Amino acid sequence: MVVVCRLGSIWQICSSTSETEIDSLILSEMTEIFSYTACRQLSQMFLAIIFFHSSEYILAVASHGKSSVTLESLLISKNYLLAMIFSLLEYFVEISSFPAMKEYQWVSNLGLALVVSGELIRKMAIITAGRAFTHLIKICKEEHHKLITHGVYGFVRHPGYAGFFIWSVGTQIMLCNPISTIAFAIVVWRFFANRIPYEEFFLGQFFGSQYEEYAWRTPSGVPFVKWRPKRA
Ligand SMILES: C[S@@+](CC[C@H](N)C(=O)[O-])C[C@H]1O[C@@H](n2cnc3c(N)ncnc32)[C@H](O)[C@@H]1O
Repeated sequence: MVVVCRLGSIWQICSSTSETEIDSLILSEMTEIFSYTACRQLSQMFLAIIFFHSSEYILAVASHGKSSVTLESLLISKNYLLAMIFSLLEYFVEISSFPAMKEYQWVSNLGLALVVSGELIRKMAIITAGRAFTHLIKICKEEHHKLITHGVYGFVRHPGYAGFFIWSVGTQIMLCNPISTIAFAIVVWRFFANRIPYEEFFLGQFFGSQYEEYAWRTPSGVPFVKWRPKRA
């Protein structure tokens, strides 16, 4: 729509302007359209990141109290920072060398839809699990720790991880970053594929057959992670 309007206005000016002026006019208009895309995609990315991390922290404080929450609940690790820096580098290299790659609005909008859905799924998981949702995996059972099987946990065992997986890959699709989309999908998937058996080992210890039954009737929620605790 923006392109059509701008080309329309160039067309009107064309009748009263010389060829060189028209060339530079088109060039500057194209530059403006190009930076509109960059501004939109980058501002969506920064908003998504700021919202994700600040809401993780706020919900952790709401569930566990300020005294038991550290800045680690912002979930900003060194590897995560490196991955985000790599994705921004990819974005800048591609937008300056192949700007047309970033103009697939439907791809970018699909990414945005994934970012919003992933965020909603993860936050529903955090709110549903309440105190049971801890950023560090519990290896000792606490008295208040109850097995959560209702709400989003009735559909999948790991809605928090599924939500983060969708959110993180969504951020890269939103930026139309092909390399980072694949890299994020592989790295985040591997992270959860290793973490889930570890977490479920302890859940099996805490809740015994109650957990095993739950695990056998409920999928993991992370694609292709089929691991389940052994049935007794
Ligand atoms: C970062 S949270 C992730 C929870 C879950 N894996 C998810 O993706 O929504 C990790 C903590 O949640 C606890 N947890 C995971 N699933 C649970 C459940 N169904 N009921 C109660 N606690 C659970 C684990 O004991 C662990 O300490």
